[in-house]
Amino acid sequence: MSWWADDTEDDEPYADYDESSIRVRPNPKGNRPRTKIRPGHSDAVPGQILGVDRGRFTVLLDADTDAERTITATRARELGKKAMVTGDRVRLVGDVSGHEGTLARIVSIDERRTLLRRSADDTDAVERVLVANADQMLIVIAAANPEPRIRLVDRYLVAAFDAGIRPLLCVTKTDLADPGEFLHNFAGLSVTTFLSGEGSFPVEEITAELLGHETVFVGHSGVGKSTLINALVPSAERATGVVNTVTGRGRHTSSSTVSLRLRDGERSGWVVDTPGVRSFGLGHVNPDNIVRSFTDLAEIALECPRGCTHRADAPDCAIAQAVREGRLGDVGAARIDSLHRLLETFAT
Ligand SMILES: Nc1nc2c(ncn2[C@@H]2O[C@H](COP(=O)(O)OP(=O)(O)OP(=O)(O)O)[C@@H](O)[C@H]2O)c(=O)[nH]1
Ligand SMILES: [Zn+2]
Repeated sequence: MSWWADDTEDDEPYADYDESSIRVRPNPKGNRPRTKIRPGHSDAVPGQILGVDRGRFTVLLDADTDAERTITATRARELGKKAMVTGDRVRLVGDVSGHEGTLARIVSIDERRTLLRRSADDTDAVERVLVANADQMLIVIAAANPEPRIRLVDRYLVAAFDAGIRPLLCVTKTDLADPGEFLHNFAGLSVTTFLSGEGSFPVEEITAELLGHETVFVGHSGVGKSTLINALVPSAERATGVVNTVTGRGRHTSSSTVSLRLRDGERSGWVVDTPGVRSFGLGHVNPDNIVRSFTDLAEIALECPRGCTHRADAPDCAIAQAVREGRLGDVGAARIDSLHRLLETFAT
């Protein structure tokens, strides 16, 4: 079954080609990416991709200095078909002034700390890269209208865990329904959860959790993701700082993935909005990455028989054994239930 809506205008034409050379393993510790500058481009300057639109990249240069500016860039031919996406740290040459009508060239992509991907559907080997370098994912789900779906959240969680990204949950529209029962399904995951309702957006709490991070926002259409983002990031900044001056199209179009800067005094963070991305095909997911995100269970999994799937029907699974013996305390049962559910999310 594909949950992936066919609205991929945000992907640049080459986004299908995620070459193994630029694929990195999830790195939850978030070590600094090593930089790769090609010989011959020793004059290349670093930048951060804030958005992509029809092969043109909006790139932020000299961030947090007097010279901060966004410029428009294109890919250098030598980069071939390597995918470049919002969040990528890149090196540029050419006219990097940002003056109207100028176009810089991106000559290399820094190593990524994380990469959020989706396959077209669960059985499809073709995958698209969506967002680079995010270290958090805020899953936005409505308490009602649209009705919350456990499976949908599970799929987001699997995509986050697979990529080594920390998931956070925000339940919106709590003025319409009590999300208590729904949230009970995720009790075993210890995911930080925010509740948001008409007139009571938890802006301060969410901001505190986003500062110093790059957080990709995901959610089904209509859950109130845009409303939440507008509350977190004043729209003036959104309009001027990111897409506006660069694409010349005057507006942030709802189909493209963009990075928006969240500020609180001196501190900042990045909100990466992914409109039009309703869910993820999970065909590329590695079950080991899911187990690894349950650090307590992963340790016990080392005692499992070789090739153990750790699923509910796995014989002699050490995790199941540990839970039965009470080694994981009261939360053990909930944790293993969550693990089983997530493993089944893409195994079926
Ligand atoms: N009752 C209630 N309505 C809300 C709340 N947050 C947002 N809404 C409404 O829900 C509708 C959808 O909100 P949006 O912010 O456009 O939702 P979205 O998730 O960005 O949806 P797309 O733009 O389709 O991606 C709007 O009519 C909002 O006014 C809330 O906390 N309570
Ligand atoms: Zn096992």
